[in-house]
Amino acid sequence: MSISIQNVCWSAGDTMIVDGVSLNVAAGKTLGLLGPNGSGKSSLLRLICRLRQVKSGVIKLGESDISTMARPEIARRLALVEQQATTDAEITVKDAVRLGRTPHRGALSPWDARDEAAVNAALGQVGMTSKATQLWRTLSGGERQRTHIARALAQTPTELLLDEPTNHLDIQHQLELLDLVTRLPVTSVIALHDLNLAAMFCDSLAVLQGGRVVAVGPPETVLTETLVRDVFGVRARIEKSAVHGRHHIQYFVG
Ligand SMILES: Nc1ncnc2c1ncn2[C@@H]1O[C@H](COP(=O)(O)OP(=O)(O)OP(=O)(O)O)[C@@H](O)[C@H]1O
Repeated sequence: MSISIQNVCWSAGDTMIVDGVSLNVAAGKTLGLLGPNGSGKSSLLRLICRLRQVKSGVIKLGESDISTMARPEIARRLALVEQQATTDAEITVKDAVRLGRTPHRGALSPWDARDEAAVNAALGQVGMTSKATQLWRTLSGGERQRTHIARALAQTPTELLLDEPTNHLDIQHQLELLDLVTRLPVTSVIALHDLNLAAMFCDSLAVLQGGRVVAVGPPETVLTETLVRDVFGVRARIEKSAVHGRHHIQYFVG
């Protein structure tokens, strides 16, 4: 289903954090959300899944306004992986991934073959099958990240929101994860800091600055040397990569 964000505002006290944002993500496509620290990316992701309430504006999943949707319905279809998700519970990797099935199960319904298949598939998709019985608290940072993503995939969402999903991952797992997510038949919004990964994998990009969208469109039109200088304060040279054909950004220091 598509995600439509129409003139959305959210403030904390008197401070406007998300300021009149309008964005559309077509069904099955991946939008990369870029912007400096504090530009409002995480806040916007939390608004999309109604962990926060918009002050004004409308967010729709397909034709449904999320402010009118029942929470269980949102939980069944939309998965969010936040930046610093953590737990102190003594649970195994597989138990953590099983939590992704919670929205699909009634209080008394037994664990069934569909639940088991979704959990096993998700563990396989992030390369965590061999760690399924390991305690979550003993995992490395990257393994924890992949487990959280597996939990979201086990939820079999139609919309997937990922906040900096690659920040603990080695380069192989960064590439595998983004390749996986962008091939899934889901509509995704991914907050990313790595402009090269955003250019390589996203169908479109939106750049936030001070809570406002300052650029939106295909990566090759959004990522310009002027934008990188004006928004991120860094001089860059941007060329079409001879390797993958997407934009490649190289940075100047000083
Ligand atoms: N509940 C809150 N109360 C006050 N300020 C808040 C609140 N939530 C977010 N902010 C502020 O809003 C701004 C945007 O935060 P947000 O986490 O959305 O940014 P971000 O773009 O995801 O940043 P980063 O790249 O560092 O993760 C920040 O300046 C943050 O301090």
